[in-house]
Amino acid sequence: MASPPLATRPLSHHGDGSQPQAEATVWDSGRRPSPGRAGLATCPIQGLRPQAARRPRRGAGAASSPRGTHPPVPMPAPHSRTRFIHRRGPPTRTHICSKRPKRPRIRRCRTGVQSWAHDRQMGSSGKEGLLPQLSQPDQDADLLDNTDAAKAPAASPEGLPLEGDKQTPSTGQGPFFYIGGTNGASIISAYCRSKGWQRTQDSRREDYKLKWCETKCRDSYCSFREGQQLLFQLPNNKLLTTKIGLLSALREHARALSKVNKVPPCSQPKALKMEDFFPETYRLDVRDERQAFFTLFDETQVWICKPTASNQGKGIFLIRSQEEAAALQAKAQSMEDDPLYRKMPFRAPQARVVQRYIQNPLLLDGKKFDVRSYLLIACAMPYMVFFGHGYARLTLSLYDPHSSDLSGHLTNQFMQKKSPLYVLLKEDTVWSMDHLNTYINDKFRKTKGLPRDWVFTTFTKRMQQIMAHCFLAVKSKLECKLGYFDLIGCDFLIDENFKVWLLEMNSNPALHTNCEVLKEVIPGVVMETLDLALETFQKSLRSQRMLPLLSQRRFVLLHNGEADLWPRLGGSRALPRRPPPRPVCEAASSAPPAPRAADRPGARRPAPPQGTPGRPLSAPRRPRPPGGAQGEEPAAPDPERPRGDGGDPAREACPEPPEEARPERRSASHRGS
Ligand SMILES: Nc1ncnc2c1ncn2[C@@H]1O[C@H](COP(=O)(O)OP(=O)(O)OP(=O)(O)O)[C@@H](O)[C@H]1O
Ligand SMILES: [Mg+2]
Ligand SMILES: [Mg+2]
Repeated sequence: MASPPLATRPLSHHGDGSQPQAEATVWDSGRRPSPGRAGLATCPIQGLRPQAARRPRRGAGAASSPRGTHPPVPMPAPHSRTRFIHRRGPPTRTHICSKRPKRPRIRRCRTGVQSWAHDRQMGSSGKEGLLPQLSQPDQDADLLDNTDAAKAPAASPEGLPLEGDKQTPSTGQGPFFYIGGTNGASIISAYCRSKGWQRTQDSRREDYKLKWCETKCRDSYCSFREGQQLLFQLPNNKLLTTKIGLLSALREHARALSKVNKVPPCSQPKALKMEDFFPETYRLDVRDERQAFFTLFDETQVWICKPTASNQGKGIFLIRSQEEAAALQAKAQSMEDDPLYRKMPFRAPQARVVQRYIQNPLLLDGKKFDVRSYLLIACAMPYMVFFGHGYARLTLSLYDPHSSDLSGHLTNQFMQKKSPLYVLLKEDTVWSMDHLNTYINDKFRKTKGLPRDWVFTTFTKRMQQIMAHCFLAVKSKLECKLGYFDLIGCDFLIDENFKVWLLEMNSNPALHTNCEVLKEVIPGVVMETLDLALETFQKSLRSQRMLPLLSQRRFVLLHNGEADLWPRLGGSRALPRRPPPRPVCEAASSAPPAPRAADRPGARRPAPPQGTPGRPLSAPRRPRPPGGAQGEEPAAPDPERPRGDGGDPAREACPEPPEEARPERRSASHRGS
């Protein structure tokens, strides 16, 4: 059994741009005298289904994949829906209007109101790297030995000049781009330079065209000029990218779907069930949930305890014995009882979850692995959301479910780098998706009766479904402005029954290229991200139809939100209008698509050049909903055009639940009225 960490590091900032450790308090599940088991008979959670608490115990190492019913724990009332306002005046800082009693926090930033969970510590210094962060970026590689960092002089973590940048003073004519941090900086910088833009090192500069920061800074969002600038990361992406955020969103979505699905539409694919793809999880910062967990825990199960907002495996430990569970319980209780802790204004980063540990992972040559894929929100107005393949991350050592060495349980690169063997064997720790596909074809296709190219068919489709489900769970709550875009790293585990589990989603995914496979994968991901962000931005500005997307190569469209924007068109709503083409598979059967060479991550489609070097990103035009100029009737999409507007239908995925299963879609229909 892994000895849980005796202590986690205090809140700190790393010059390398990696994460402040979330815990300011020591979390120690070390062995201590057990205070005794809590009773099993009743579940303390109001409304918790009895079977959740009386779930049959599974033996450690059991072959079947762990499943569980998620307790219907009390959930906050859903937020009122985000509403889009059709305006005729010049753009304000936001198009968002909310009926929430609390107005969107982003609006209050200039008043000094502390509202974001993490942002109290956020100063107004111009150096974002010196600021505490709104969220915990994912950094699973050591910045010091990655390509990006190797090129950068060791100075301020923000705005580090990269090779070639030194010659370019930021006092030129622009357009300017700003990069905060080193994660992927050389790729982003090269891309922007290819457009003729100039890098500025001044994070306070407000006339940038593109800003890509590892860490979110309140000031960036306050000064953001909607429709004129591109800004990486949605301000409240923590709804997806913290463990508690994702858990809460999925629960709430499940509840909403269960209401909507009472009248199931025939012949429509069913919406995903949370328990079918997300390991059973409990919050430790909520007393009832905590009690429910400690009530159901027994030593036949293994659980993994994670901080909500950390990455790199920091602060993670396994819980396998009563002593460890008891110690965790005592710690959680003592924290709650601690008056100092109670007074802490922002406790959220210290909160933890416990998640059922998938004890029977599929192994590659005896090693555990997980798969990093990407959820790209290329445009937030309208939403244009994509899936992108990433890579597989393997441990260095063979998997031993009983081992106390965490490096065999946690597949993060960061964990593997702690081993002295990493330098020698690092190439073995990252596999391309092609490699994974070939391996699974060779080793498991016959014995497990899998379809050929399971990785690029069934598995890919499943990841897409799960990602789209998660996106829909938060869609109505994300802060959307024209110019926001985001790339989110999604971690999936496959168990030995080939069941696919979503482990978590990460903001600011690691973009390091310290392995050969990463050198192949990451630049393409970053450049297509930027291409798609630019193309969708420009099309939205110009009220052009989104499809076909000329810069779409490897990413697959999951959600086209153009239809959501139609109702924004004020008085013209009464006019009949056909929706734009939807991703082809939205209403398709659940059968996996036939494997296509073009769907593989290595497959390329030519990307026509985007924009003209030296020209500004866009003319200073007001953002308007696609489909028509302000006050004009929007051009209805041509119903005769081929689906996807001539684009390759296979580039579009089919992950979305049926229309009826989408509460957000209903809400969208009220927007702008
Ligand atoms: N429920 C689980 N069952 C089995 N293994 C898990 C589970 N949750 C996490 N792991 C393993 O632990 C690793 C770290 O977990 P997770 O990704 O949730 O934490 P993290 O600190 O956010 O890591 P990172 O952001 O660097 O990927 C995973 O990559 C996976 O190998
Ligand atoms: Mg993470
Ligand atoms: Mg992870």
